[in-house]
Amino acid sequence: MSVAKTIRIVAAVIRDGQGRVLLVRKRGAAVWQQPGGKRDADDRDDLHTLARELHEELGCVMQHEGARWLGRFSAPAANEPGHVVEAEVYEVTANGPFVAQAEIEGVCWVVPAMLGDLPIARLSREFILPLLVASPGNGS
Ligand SMILES: Nc1nc2c([nH]c(=O)n2[C@H]2C[C@H](O)[C@@H](COP(=O)(O)OP(=O)(O)OP(=O)(O)O)O2)c(=O)[nH]1
Repeated sequence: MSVAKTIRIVAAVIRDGQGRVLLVRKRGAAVWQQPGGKRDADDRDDLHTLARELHEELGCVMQHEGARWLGRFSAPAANEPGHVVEAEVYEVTANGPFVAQAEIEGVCWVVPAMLGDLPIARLSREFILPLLVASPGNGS
């Protein structure tokens, strides 16, 4: 019997004034996902992990103030077969511009209610983005 290994990450929801949500695609990956990633040993807390990852991936500066925990969600991991990803998800604001850095191949903004057939990781498609349809952001 094989037991799925768990990858723990912290992930971000960043929305613009029209309620669109920022997704990233990692180099070599087929699917879009929330920006974020695994904790480092010297990260102080989830928001520290998130600020570090957002800066590494997008070159932006996250604001710790106003960060809102949306929940903990799990799904099969997008880029690691046989693994489950478990994410602490926070809605945050960040000062752009949002520019794909080394490990990121693409950045896009999606409307949670209109995803069409864009390839999106299951964690985002099945849990995070539906939650945002149900609770539109301040600016929308
Ligand atoms: N960051 C992130 N990872 C996700 C999401 N959905 C999802 O299945 N994953 C998967 C992709 C990978 O299989 C796994 C770890 O994510 P990661 O590769 O972003 O983590 P990381 O930057 O810290 O990792 P590393 O490559 O630097 O070791 O979680 C998501 O929305 N955001």
